[in-house]
Amino acid sequence: MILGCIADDFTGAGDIAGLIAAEGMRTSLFTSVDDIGSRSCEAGVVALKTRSLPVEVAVQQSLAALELLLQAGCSQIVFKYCSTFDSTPRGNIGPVAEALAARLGVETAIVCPSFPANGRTVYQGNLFVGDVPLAESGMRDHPLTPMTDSDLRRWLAPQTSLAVAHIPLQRVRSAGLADDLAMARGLVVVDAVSDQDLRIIARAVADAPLVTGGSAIGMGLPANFRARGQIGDTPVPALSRHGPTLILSGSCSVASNAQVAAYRASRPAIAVDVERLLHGYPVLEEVDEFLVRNAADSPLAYSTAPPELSRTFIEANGGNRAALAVEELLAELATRAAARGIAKFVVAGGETSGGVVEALQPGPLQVGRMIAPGVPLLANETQTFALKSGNFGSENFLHEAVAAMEPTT
Ligand SMILES: Nc1ncnc2c1ncn2[C@@H]1O[C@H](COP(=O)(O)OP(=O)(O)O)[C@@H](O)[C@H]1O
Ligand SMILES: O=C(O)[C@@H](O)C(=O)COP(=O)(O)O
Repeated sequence: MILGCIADDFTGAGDIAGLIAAEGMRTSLFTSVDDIGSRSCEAGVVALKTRSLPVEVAVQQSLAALELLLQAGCSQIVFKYCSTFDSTPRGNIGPVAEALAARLGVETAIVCPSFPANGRTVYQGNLFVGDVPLAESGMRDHPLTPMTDSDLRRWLAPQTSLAVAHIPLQRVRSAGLADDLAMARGLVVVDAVSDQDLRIIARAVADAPLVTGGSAIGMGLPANFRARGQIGDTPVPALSRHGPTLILSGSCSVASNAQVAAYRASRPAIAVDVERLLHGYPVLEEVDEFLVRNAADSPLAYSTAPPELSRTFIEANGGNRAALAVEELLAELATRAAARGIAKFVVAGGETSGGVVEALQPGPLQVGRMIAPGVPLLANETQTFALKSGNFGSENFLHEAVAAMEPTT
């Protein structure tokens, strides 16, 4: 293993693993730190669920993953966070990046969440989602990490004791990038609005022990190892299998709302009533009974609600208590379905996917082809997964995912 990635959530781990694998690097996704090194690969991606944990716990888990990746041989580490920079004024992006940098003995690391294929671009230090600044997108109402400032420098500064610097797009596109990086100290927000910009940046950080960013910065890194003759060109495996799928959506993003509505219009779907759940009604049994009855038809269970409604609901119901109750319920539904022999799971939402995968404990996963930008198929010997980041995928994503998991012959 020569490239190690520490992802702060499970969908993000699949996202970067898929992009690296698509560049021909033999890639494994480790769903637990205990699995690191258990499978031979060139790139190893560790899926943590640290995005919304207390800062100290997120730092400690990230450092533990780093030690194991270094022991496995990694010469470059990527800290992968969300392309919408999901964090709060306390963390966890700043503190984790700072701790990893200290352990690796580096004074500088880039900060580059840009993911143009999914409409996330960084310009003048500000993050855009499609054609609106981050703070005007659905992310301003995210249940756990509401993003209310689009200026990454301003959002990051209170999270870290390191200096926060910026390299503008003009420098990325000129010969000045390498010089600017050599001179910079601290966490350096780098503008990028196209894949081409990201590949230039990736080339410039070929020798950096630590890179931080969204998944798309990972796209350009395999070429650096290939140029040094360290890797070959491995095709991605198919990873489809026969049988019905269970779909679980705990994401309240704008995209997931549209996808749930589209799926519900033609396929069996049941909403999780979060209010009843919190008041102790047997919601788990009711939803599970529906899923058993419709198992052959790839049913969907969802708590997905419009972003502003779920945010208001969480605020009125003891903060993360509601979110955690939903995560536990969806994870338990997955566990019960797996026990009945369901082997294919589509999960929408990063925290939600983390809960489901931690409950199913699939061990190391192979990384297959992308169903949509940032969403690859993942599989072990007995189960196949598609873990969808909240805002990814077209309106028909859930139909497409079910179809993509089924072999074509
Ligand atoms: N109806 C709801 N009300 C309140 N919280 C919810 C509701 N549905 C889901 N949640 C919680 O919101 C969070 C969504 O986060 P996540 O799964 O990461 O989705 P995304 O990928 O869109 O960010 C989860 O913790 C989930 O349990
Ligand atoms: O970088 C991204 O946008 C994704 O890989 C990701 O991490 C999204 O997180 P969720 O929206 O919480 O799934």
